[in-house]
Amino acid sequence: MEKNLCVLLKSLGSEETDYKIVAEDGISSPKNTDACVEGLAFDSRDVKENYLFFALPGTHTTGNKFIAQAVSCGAGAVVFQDEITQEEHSQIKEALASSSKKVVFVKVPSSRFAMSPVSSCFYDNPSSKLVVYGVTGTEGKSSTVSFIWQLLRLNGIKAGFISTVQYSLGGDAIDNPQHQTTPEAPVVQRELYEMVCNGCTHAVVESSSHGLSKKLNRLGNVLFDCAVFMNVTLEHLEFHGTYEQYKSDKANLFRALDLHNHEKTIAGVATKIPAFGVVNLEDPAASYFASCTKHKTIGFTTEGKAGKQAALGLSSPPLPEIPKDMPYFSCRNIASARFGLAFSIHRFETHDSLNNENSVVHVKASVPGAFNAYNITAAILAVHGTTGISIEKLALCAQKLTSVKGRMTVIDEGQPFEVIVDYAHTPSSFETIFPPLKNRAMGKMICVFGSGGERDTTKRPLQGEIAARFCDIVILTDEDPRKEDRMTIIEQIALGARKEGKKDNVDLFLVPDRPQAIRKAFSMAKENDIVLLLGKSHENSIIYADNAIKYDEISEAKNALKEMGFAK
Ligand SMILES: CC(=O)N[C@H]1[C@@H](OP(=O)(O)OP(=O)(O)OC[C@H]2O[C@@H](n3ccc(=O)[nH]c3=O)[C@H](O)[C@@H]2O)O[C@H](CO)[C@@H](O)[C@@H]1O[C@H](C)C(=O)N[C@@H](C)C(=O)N[C@H](CCC(=O)O)C(=O)O
Ligand SMILES: Nc1ncnc2c1ncn2[C@@H]1O[C@H](COP(=O)(O)OP(=O)(O)OP(=O)(O)O)[C@@H](O)[C@H]1O
Repeated sequence: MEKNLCVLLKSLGSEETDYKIVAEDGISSPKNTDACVEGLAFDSRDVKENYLFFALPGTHTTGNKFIAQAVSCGAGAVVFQDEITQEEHSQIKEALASSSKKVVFVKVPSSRFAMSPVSSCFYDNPSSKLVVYGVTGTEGKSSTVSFIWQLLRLNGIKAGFISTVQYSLGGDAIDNPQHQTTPEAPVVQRELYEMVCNGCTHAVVESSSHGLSKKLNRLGNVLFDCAVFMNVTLEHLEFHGTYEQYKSDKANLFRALDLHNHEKTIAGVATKIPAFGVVNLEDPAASYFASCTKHKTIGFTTEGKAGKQAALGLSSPPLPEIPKDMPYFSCRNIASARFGLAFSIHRFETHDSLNNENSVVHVKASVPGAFNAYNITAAILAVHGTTGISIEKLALCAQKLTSVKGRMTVIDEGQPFEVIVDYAHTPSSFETIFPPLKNRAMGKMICVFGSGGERDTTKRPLQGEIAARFCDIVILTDEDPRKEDRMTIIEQIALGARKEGKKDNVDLFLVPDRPQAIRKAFSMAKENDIVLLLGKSHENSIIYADNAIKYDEISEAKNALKEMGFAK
């Protein structure tokens, strides 16, 4: 694949992306203004001959320091922001001198922002050839993305998806070795392009708040047709600054519906795609999200039965009012068990006429976790609205859905207590998963978890508090300390647990080494107890200051059970 640089730069234009071609010092007039671009890279270590290198500002360093390395590796063009320092300039000059190549330098106000339109153009705007779903929310994105993709495939539609745990470019799902939910724009656009090349007509994109923020602009040039909003709670404030900004960044997904006319070429055929939003009406931000698009929005609710409302019981605030004239679907009679879930979906045309319920559909799925009532319903509504496949048929297909790895995954090696691995790592997901388990627990609940370093610190005591309220024994351990002190993180969580009455070395244990923490939990578990291992789930490492150690929670739990003599 190759593109002329001038063609790519035409995709830039607005104030935010105004560009200037300069010489290698970042100031003088250039000798060269065009190049043939054969690939894109935002890390100098990935640059190959005739690549366009985006030098990005980062949290640890800046890409400008690696322009010289990119040039040495064959970059034909560089997009950068900010001043080039004296030191960087001399290194670039040296790299240019030792290569015969002419390199074009393009200065932009934000290299991250520019990366999105340029990448989309490089890959021939692949999202204009796909029906594109975006799923956003603090929790439930990966599960809902997976369920939409599975429902499409179960109905013979060729689809791909991009998500934290796995991805697909049209074939079976493949493990995503990165922990990243929404990759950088060149990766998103390349994967969409490959889906088109592989014959896909539909694509499902997990849309993190980082991905949707204008600061990072990873999804800026994806033409979304269906926007799904799951929920918005406290997370990633270290990046977004305020809750309002976090919410607004997520809502860019709904704003994106109004940025194009949804006339696409799908499998070579000009097609007008129905555009709409799907919102979780139990979240107070639902009407805000709906107001961010002029397109129709459909709501869903469990009437407080599957989420954190259930945790709060009588002290729970009233559910938000359902916006007038919004058609919505209500999940009722939710029954969740160790290995599955059943509920019924009731359809209402408007909020104020409970008599206009005009159909009831029953759903049975072998995915555990009451919270999956939200995720399955959202997926059914998204697929129904874009394909016209009936809700009844989609509800039947739900029987064949499988969970994302590490979402309420049951580990049964014949031990007398229950072991569940789940990805809950926020206060609200704790409030969501604990109550249904507490309701059915016949013994004690023991939980093992930590909190990520260099990420939101405000959530730590809240996690401790909620866990201590629902669990009999709390064991705190490492998640990804990164460059933070592991014990400081654990102590911050412990503050919340102690506030709820937990006592050190009685029912609160601080065991930083995660494999040891798991063994501690298992050693205390008796018949009918439930042990919950939270927050690591599908991840394949624990990140420390200087290294990442390989780690797999499910294998670790199985090994620990084997040591106790349990194996199947
Ligand atoms: C904390 C954060 O935002 N990190 C992102 C950032 O990395 P960084 O700031 O550490 O980069 P840096 O080390 O300072 O380097 C600056 C630049 O120099 C480049 N570089 C560096 C070294 C070198 O030799 N050559 C070179 O070119 C780097 O590629 C980078 O572009 O820039 C990288 C791209 O260049 C991103 O991939 C990376 O995302 C990492 C993987 C990440 O985990 N981000 C998190 C915060 C994230 O995006 N999370 C969201 C939400 C998840 C959720 O749903 O909860 C997500 O969508 O995943
Ligand atoms: N609809 C939901 N509402 C509340 N909590 C949920 C919901 N769905 C899943 N969860 C909880 O969140 C965890 C992560 O689920 P999932 O991976 O689907 O969400 P996510 O938004 O993709 O998270 P991340 O981006 O952090 O991977 C689950 O293990 C469960 O504890």
